[in-house]
Amino acid sequence: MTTTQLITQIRKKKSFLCIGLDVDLQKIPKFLLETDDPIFEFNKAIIDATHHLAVAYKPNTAFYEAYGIKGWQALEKTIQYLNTNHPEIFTIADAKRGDIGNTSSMYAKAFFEDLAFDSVTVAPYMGKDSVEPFLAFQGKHTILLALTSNQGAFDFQTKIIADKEVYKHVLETSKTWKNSENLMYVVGATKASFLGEIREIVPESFLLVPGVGAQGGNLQDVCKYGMTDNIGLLINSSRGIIYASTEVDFASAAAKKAAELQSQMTAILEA
Ligand SMILES: O=c1ccn([C@@H]2O[C@H](COP(=O)(O)O)[C@@H](O)[C@H]2O)c(=O)[nH]1
Repeated sequence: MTTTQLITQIRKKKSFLCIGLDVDLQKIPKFLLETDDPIFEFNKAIIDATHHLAVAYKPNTAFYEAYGIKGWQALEKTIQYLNTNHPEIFTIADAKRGDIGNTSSMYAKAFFEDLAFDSVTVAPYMGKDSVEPFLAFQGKHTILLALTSNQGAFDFQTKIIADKEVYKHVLETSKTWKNSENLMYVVGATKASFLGEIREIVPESFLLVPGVGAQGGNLQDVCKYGMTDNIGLLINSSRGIIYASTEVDFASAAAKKAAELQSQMTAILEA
């Protein structure tokens, strides 16, 4: 999906909500554990109940890898279900990959060609030759970790090297890489106060913003400092939506939570 198509969907749905599909078998309703593929059945029910409210879904691959081959097959079925039934939805593999060049090429092939995700999250720590193999895929998006939502972000990302914070080096340097137009960035909702400076470096880029809801980030603050004329934001909520209820009404409870966020987004877009 192109960025223009994503913006069109955001304007149509009046939503820049991304729903995180972080499936934990300990948290899903017990009756689903009796089905052949509880992870996929959970995702399908969540997608069916919420797809009109969201423009993106983000399975975090850790939650699938943790369940071995069955988990990976459930991830395959989930992305196939989205691509077949909702081709207008932007899909994000939250895999946080990145390695030496030939290995990164294989990661990129796995997520962009085999699984056919629109985007994948990538760690910038190994530098240009670890990221450019992802950027080489036209029509796909590489979402680089810039300033993450967790407390540990202050261990390295905000440290100053050569007069500037490390995350600013990530933003500035990555803009010089080949096919950098395929870049988006992760910035945590808990770091909203940094968004003004981030926008000075990447005024137009889309930002994937996790950390509202369970991690305490504030939607209004993120939009105040991070929104562009083309919106430029995908706000992710995972646990706050998908585990709104762990009973038989889980899908409708998720839809209710998603609708609350979507209506706040509509209000911001129409203000
Ligand atoms: O900086 C980051 C980068 C990624 N994440 C991921 O986003 C979701 C957040 O889940 P919630 O339940 O809404 O807190 C999860 O998959 C994280 O691994 C992040 O939180 N922060």
